[in-house]
Amino acid sequence: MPQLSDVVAEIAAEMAARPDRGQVATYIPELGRVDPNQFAIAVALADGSVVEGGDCETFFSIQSVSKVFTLTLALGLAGDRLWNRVGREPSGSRFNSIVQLEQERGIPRNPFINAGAIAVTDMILSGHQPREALGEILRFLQFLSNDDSVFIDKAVAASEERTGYNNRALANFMKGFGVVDNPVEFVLGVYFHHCAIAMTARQLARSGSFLAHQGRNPATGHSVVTAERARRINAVMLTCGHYDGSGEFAYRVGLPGKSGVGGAILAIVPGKASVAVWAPGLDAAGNSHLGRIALERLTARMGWSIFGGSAAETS
Ligand SMILES: NC(=O)CC[C@H](N)C(=O)O
Repeated sequence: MPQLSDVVAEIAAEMAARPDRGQVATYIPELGRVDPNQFAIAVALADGSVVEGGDCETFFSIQSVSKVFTLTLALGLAGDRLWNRVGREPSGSRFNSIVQLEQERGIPRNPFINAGAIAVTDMILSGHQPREALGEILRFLQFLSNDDSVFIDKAVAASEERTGYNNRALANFMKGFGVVDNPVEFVLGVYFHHCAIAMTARQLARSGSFLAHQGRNPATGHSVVTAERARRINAVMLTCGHYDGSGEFAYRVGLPGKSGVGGAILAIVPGKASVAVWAPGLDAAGNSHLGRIALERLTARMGWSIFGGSAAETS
């Protein structure tokens, strides 16, 4: 078995040098200004240590990776009733698609496409002021990462607030079907801001650790969710975490994972590790181009695919 620290160093060196870097998202203008030549990888292990490579001190916009954590919070509030409002099947469509919503009477396919995540945010908001709901989401990430420097990048949130016509359409459409309870602008305000949470790769890897260890964060000893819930969140990440690129991600990487248009991916190696990668350039499905390749290298070298296979195979 190769040494993890060697593998991580090799991956960071390869990703820094590659010319194919994908395209940064420009539909949120503030994300369009991010330098695509950056790359970070952090692997949080069961003993609480983190193996790192690349730009691990740099804060990035976690965007849709935040949907893993809002789903976790909403399941804590609503339990399995959540699944009456949001499905758990892959959509086979782009992350911001509206096409299925009409046919399926406003019920989003899963909690990771934009429509589903907006419905989940609505559940967290119920009974609270937007500021309180947002504070709860931010504090949850500070608690999971065990680091109070996690923050909301107001410039990114404002940038999306100015240009988020598509998300407004999704939210209004669901409101028309009674799937969103709260005022649409309140729900979107919380949604845009939780997508604008900024973290480092180290913080993000630590935040996902509870999903790798049966609901318990091994670095802090905190129980976050039950083992059963962690398993189910991982299942939804595997099938839906990369939108219409989820099949390709499972095929190439073989881990539950969640991507965001800021270029981050959180991937879970059950029983072993929580991995955060960040490379701002995206592929055609809106997932990090080099982030996926880096994870593909990692699972092949370490034998970490959940589908089996030995270490150091070539892909
Ligand atoms: N895939 C993503 O990361 C999308 C999140 C982004 N905030 C949006 O709503 O469009």
